[in-house]
Amino acid sequence: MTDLYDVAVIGAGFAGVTAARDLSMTGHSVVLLEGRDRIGGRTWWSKALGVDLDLGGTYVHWTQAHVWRELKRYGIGLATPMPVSKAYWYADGAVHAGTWEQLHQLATPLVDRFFADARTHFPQVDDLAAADIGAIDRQTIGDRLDALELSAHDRDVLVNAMSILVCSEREQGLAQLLFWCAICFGNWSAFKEIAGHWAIEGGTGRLLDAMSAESKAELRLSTPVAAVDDNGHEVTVTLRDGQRIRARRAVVALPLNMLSEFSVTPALPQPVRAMIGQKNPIMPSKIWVRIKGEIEPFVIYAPAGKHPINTAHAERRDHGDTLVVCFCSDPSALDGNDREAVQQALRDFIPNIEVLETVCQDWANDPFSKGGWMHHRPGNLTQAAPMMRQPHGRIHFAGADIAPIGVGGIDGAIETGAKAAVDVARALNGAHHP
Ligand SMILES: Cc1cc2nc3c(=O)[nH]c(=O)nc-3n(C[C@H](O)[C@H](O)[C@H](O)COP(=O)(O)OP(=O)(O)OC[C@H]3O[C@@H](n4cnc5c(N)ncnc54)[C@H](O)[C@@H]3O)c2cc1C
Repeated sequence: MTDLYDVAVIGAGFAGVTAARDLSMTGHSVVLLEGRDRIGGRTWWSKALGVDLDLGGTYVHWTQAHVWRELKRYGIGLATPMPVSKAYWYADGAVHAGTWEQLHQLATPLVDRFFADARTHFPQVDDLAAADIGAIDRQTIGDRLDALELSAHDRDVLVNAMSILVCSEREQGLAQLLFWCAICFGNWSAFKEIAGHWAIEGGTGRLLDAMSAESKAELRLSTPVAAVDDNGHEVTVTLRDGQRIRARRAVVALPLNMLSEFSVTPALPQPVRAMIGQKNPIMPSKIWVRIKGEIEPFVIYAPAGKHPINTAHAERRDHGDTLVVCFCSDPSALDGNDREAVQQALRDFIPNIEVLETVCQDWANDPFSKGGWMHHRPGNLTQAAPMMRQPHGRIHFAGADIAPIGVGGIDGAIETGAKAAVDVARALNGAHHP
């Protein structure tokens, strides 16, 4: 047993790094325990294909209050995206080609129908009590697609317009998609730009490094945690190697899909345990591809289950080549480290494309994430996730997976990390707040 820390923060993704920095900077003794040999979790700025790349979460936006505040705090800007002109999409058994504008025009009436009631259900997105979700909360994305009674072609076009965000339509809750759209004034195109367009200049690693440099927390890498126990007086954190750490409070900032192998005492409320047992159904891989030559910038869309690559786009140029990023909803359908296989898959859309090199991060099988960005199953966005945001005695939860407005993204991770830090600091300082 070690000395008593004020706070043990478990997991050093954006949520844990934020909580540890904020608490340590307000004079608390903080230990940050991370299972991997790096910080960043489901974001990973790494050298590959001869350049620095984001292998996980990437895109942020100036409308995302929490991440934007952090970027401005450290003087970091956004990378200018490469405009895309060409589009290839798979619909009704065939590959189609056109301009990006043509695809957009085809998809817009379908998107408008799918999201028509987004703001009706979530008139005030920061207040789920104001939400009228009775009619949609138990539905999946697949249920809504069925109800629209579209032709096979139109259904594929609509799913393509939601790109990789629809990975598993029979498991993903409809509410989260409508919620995301409602956040962006009911405008799905706006959501897509916010969620998938603007990368951090210098990568997510640059922001994380800046946050870590300011933090005074003690960081312990390669330190996986097995359990946290609140005995009514203090918290004991048990590492997988059996060591124990004592703290007055704990912040658990782990991915939902890691919590089924993580013990919490006293037991969590039943709806939260049920959500943990059900798991996040998003199981993606992300592949970066070096394409020979400066080819015309393009996007590719194919519905999950109909092609191994579900979304791809040209992201930037490098030394006369084009770097393309691909998202796959089922990593077992394509070995992203197999150059030939990736080239073959891309040639289904662009016949002469020449793949020089690839690198793949399989988040579904990553031992410290076991899944991708969060998409709640029916009911959990509005029931179990808000419940999990409440302190559980001396144990506080944080992370993008249970975030309110920023659910599923970097912004939400920072939002919940900052909130947990405020809650813990108030509790430790004995302040009473309503
Ligand atoms: C392929 C992909 C693309 C994405 N694209 C975007 C995007 O463009 N924009 C966006 O905003 N979001 C995106 N996301 C989502 C975003 O990356 C995540 O929501 C966010 O980074 C999660 O942060 P977090 O701190 O909540 O969790 P994590 O980043 O998962 O951090 C949790 C930490 O806990 C550690 N850990 C796990 N188990 C243990 C244990 N037992 N003991 C100790 N430590 C442990 C992990 O190693 C990890 O460091 C994407 C995600 C993926 C996978």
